[in-house]
Amino acid sequence: MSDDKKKLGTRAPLGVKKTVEAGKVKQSFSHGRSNTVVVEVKKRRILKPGDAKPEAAPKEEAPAKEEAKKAAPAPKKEAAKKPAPKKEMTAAERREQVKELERQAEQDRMRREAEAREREEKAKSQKAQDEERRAEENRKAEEEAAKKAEEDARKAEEEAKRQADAEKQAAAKPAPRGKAAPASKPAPKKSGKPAGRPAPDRQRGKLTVNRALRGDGGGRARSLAALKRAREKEKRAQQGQSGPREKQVRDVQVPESITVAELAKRMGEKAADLVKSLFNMGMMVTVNQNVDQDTAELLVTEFGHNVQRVSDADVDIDTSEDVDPEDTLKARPPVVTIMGHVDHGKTSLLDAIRGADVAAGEAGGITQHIGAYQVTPKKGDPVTFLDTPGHEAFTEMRARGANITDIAILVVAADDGLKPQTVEAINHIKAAEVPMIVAINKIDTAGANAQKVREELLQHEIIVEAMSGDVQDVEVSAKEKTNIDKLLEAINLQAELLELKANPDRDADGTVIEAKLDKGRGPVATVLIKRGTLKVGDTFVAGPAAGKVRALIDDHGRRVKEAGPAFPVEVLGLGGVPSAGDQFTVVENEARAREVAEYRQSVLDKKRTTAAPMSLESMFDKKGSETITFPLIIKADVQGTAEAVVNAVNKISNEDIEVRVIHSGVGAITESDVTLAASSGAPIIGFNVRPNAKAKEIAKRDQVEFRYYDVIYHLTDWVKQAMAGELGPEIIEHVVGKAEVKAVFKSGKKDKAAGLLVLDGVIKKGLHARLTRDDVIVSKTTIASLRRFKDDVDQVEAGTECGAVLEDTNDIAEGDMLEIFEVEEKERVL
Ligand SMILES: Nc1nc2c(ncn2[C@@H]2O[C@H](COP(=O)(O)OP(=O)(O)OP(=O)(O)O)[C@@H](O)[C@H]2O)c(=O)[nH]1
Repeated sequence: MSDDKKKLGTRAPLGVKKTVEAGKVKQSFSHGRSNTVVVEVKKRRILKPGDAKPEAAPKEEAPAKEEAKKAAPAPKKEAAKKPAPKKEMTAAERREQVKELERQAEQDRMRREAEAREREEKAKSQKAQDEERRAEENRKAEEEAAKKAEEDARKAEEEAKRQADAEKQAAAKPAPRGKAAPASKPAPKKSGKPAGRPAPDRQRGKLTVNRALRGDGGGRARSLAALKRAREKEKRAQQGQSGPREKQVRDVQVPESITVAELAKRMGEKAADLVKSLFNMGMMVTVNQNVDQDTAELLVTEFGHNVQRVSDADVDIDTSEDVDPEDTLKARPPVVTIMGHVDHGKTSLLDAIRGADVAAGEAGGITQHIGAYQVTPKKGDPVTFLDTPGHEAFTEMRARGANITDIAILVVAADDGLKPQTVEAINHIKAAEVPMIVAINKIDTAGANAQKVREELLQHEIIVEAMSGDVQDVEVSAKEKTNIDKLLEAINLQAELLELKANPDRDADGTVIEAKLDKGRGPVATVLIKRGTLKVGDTFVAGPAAGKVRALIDDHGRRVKEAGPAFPVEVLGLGGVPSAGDQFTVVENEARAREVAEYRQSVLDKKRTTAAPMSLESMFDKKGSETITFPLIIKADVQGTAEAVVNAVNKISNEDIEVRVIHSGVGAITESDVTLAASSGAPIIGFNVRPNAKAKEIAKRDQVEFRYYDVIYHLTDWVKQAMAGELGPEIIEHVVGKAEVKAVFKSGKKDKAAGLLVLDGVIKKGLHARLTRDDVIVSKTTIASLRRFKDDVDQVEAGTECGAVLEDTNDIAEGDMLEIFEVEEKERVL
């Protein structure tokens, strides 16, 4: 060892290596270079032969090194004392010192990092341990809770069993129950599942609001998503077991009309598949649209099912088959309808009969809806009157009225004679095959000529008694109440001849005369009972509306308990608003009423949707047509009026513009009407109705137009005017001349001019012209300029030649024909 030391000690001054090592300063360049060692050594060697140092420098390397090693503060002092000679050494030392410090700092940093890591790891492991411990505690707690729940469920089950056994042993079904508690006990049932098998860990331990409220600390209700997942899983499992399902062939009942959705349901197929199939057949239908029986049959067979055609009779009520035995029939009052031309005095006559003045309150003097009244004259039996309106727009309603009528009274004003609507009424009466009584009214007037009326009636094959015929005629004055009793006598006589009878002791059926949506009472229908007796509490179906009689109100506004044959009565308790003329039938129960109502509604839906384009072809046809549509929304006070208004406006349509009633209904104009109007740009017509406040507000915002009417021809006049405005003025072309293009010249830089020979009429500058080539219109233009022998002219007569520049047209060829015309704009009248 000592030898070694010696060796080392002796070798030190000669150790070039040492010197080199000492100068091996690892300068930390960013790229990692550290090769400055050699430079240091060289520097020393360069300094040694230099002036400043004693020659012993090479030998003195070791002491110098030692010196450097020994005293770190020394260099500073020395440097202060002898700055020049010490300068180089100090620099080297400083670098080394810096390096050393850096090393130390690096070590420190590494150490600190290591310590931090160690701490972190310790903390982590501690945390993991804690969590593990906590989880373990939780699990234990949950297991205990589950056990408790299981115990509860078992107890509850036992309790239920005990109760069931005690109640009735024999009746109890031995159906296998799961481990869950009976359904009647909700709490145990919920915890039944976890009780049956241990709940998964993740479902435990959480205190949810539900759980807290339920107060069960045990099993937790599964989320909807979890249930869904479980069900799907089960389903998949089942499918996996049974393999691909075999297609089930069904017997599908196909009525005369069915929605695609309903058909799909009956077939057990997807509605979308049916729609696709229909599309392939060229039919554009949605799932909610109806298809007819033939189409439905096609679909059913295409999907491999069996068709069972069902007729309407299977669902709907056919009262005609149900005939009452002769001995059950009892006499009933006649149902009388008064018909005639507008203002001939129908309402006044009815007023005279009833002794009440209704006509005074009528808007515009026109009866707006069918009213029904029963009148018992001083002498004679009761008579039921239907007051049918006289305006032609109500024709349809009148036709319905005539069909339930036993006797028709044709009112003809003695001072006016037969008018178009009188003739129309005659035709309806004849079609309905009801006996007629002619009431020649207004005989009090100066111009009254009853005989003339009788003669005019002859033209329509109506021979009155005064003319030796069999049609009773009575001269009356509704105003003066003259001969009203005679008229009633005539009615009674006619009724006797008819021997009108009905069975009052059965379920009622009848006809809806009028229906409306009453603000306070809901849907209300005026029903004329045909046979049977309608009672409060009866279940019925009226058109597409089912209901139960809540109240019956007679024509004097009195509540009645029942209504017999030929009695008009207002019925409350409908599920919807039926239409005038709809059948009203009492049925055995609500289910039957609903079934019939639904069926009828589907038929109505079908009717409505047939107006929509059903096939691709018709859709394209529709697209191609240039007819302008004039949308309208119609709201009226009563159903019959709404229908009449719709019919009246529909009649205004022509090939250029057609009315499209987007929606029509009964009652005030509502918010939804306005929204519909806004979306379709339709004005809303309120016939005897007004909008509610909300509707008004929205209409103002969306700029929806309201039109209010109480007289139908005012309404139709406006519609005509509005439609004419929509079409714009009528453009009429008057051809004034014809010319042939004989040559084509250049005119100016770009334009062409036509050399024309005027064949017919005249050509005028500024007039419209149509250029045709082989009878095909090439362009519509105007004559921009006319020239004859270099002179500008205003017009050129037939037989002469001229040059013409056509506005915006250079497509001119020899042989083209030019038609010159004047345009007249005329206000359109519909
Ligand atoms: N002088 C006279 N005027 C009558 C008579 N009957 C009705 N009028 C008048 O004729 C006009 C029309 O009478 P209405 O009873 O409203 O006639 P309507 O046929 O019901 O008319 P619409 O309801 O518009 O279809 C009224 O001004 C009546 O006052 C009558 O017997 N004599």
